[in-house]
Amino acid sequence: MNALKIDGAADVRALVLTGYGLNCEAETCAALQTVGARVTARHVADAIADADALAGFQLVVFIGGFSFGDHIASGRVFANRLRFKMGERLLRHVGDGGLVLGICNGFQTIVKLGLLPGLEPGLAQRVSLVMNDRLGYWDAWVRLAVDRASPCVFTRALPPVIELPSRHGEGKLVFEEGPLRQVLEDRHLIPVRYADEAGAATERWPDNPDGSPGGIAGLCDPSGRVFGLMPHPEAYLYPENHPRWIAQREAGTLPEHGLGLHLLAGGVRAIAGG
Ligand SMILES: NC(=O)CC[C@H](N)C(=O)O
Repeated sequence: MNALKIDGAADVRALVLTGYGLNCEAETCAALQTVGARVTARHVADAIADADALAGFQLVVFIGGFSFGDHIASGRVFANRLRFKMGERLLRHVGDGGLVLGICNGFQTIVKLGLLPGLEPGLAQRVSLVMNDRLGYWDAWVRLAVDRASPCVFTRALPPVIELPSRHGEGKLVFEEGPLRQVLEDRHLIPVRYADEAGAATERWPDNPDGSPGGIAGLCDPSGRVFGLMPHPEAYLYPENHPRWIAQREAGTLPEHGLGLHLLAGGVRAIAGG
């Protein structure tokens, strides 16, 4: 893991919120620890009850899973709970220069909380993630085109195209009426898009698993420090996680680390100042 050694990572403290049906804490903690960060996993209920829960953390991660079940809408109950119990603290965290990463259910949650796209002060829900065009939970690897011009600190060192595992039932981004989409495009707040074999953004299934317009697979805020995405970087930490790793090895293209690890490393590096 030497190539991903980040100077100063030992001073980076990350908080991973767990519980209530979330289920990706082991991989997410392992990823952050692998790149040298100090990680605390904490049950959401404990964090909400503790007024100082975010103090001292530079990165807060909302992980994947099924928070409170998906019966109403993925992430809706969790987002409401956060809005009333931790909203101000999260805004302060971001305002003070902290990072927030939302992965899949975490992305759904921070969008519904109104932390993303973060175009105005305060919490304001401007977009949502709704059921996939082809209804049902879909589990497959996807290809992502990375916008290297995005301010997103997590994706800025990634290659132009990466592949990640994706597994969700509600990943189609929808907008409120108005010029919002253009603002997101113009300000490069769409760091990752589902892409076809040529690496071009696509709305076509199965390269785009949910029908998200423009292939939008993730969003960041204008600071680039708040980022959410539907695919799962924490599930591609090792080269052998990739479904075609043997073919990649034979072709000499097997990466040294899983590309998801690089994405999480981007956040840690941004905090460490590297
Ligand atoms: N993998 C996940 O985090 C799933 C998110 C959510 N439960 C969905 O199915 O859309």
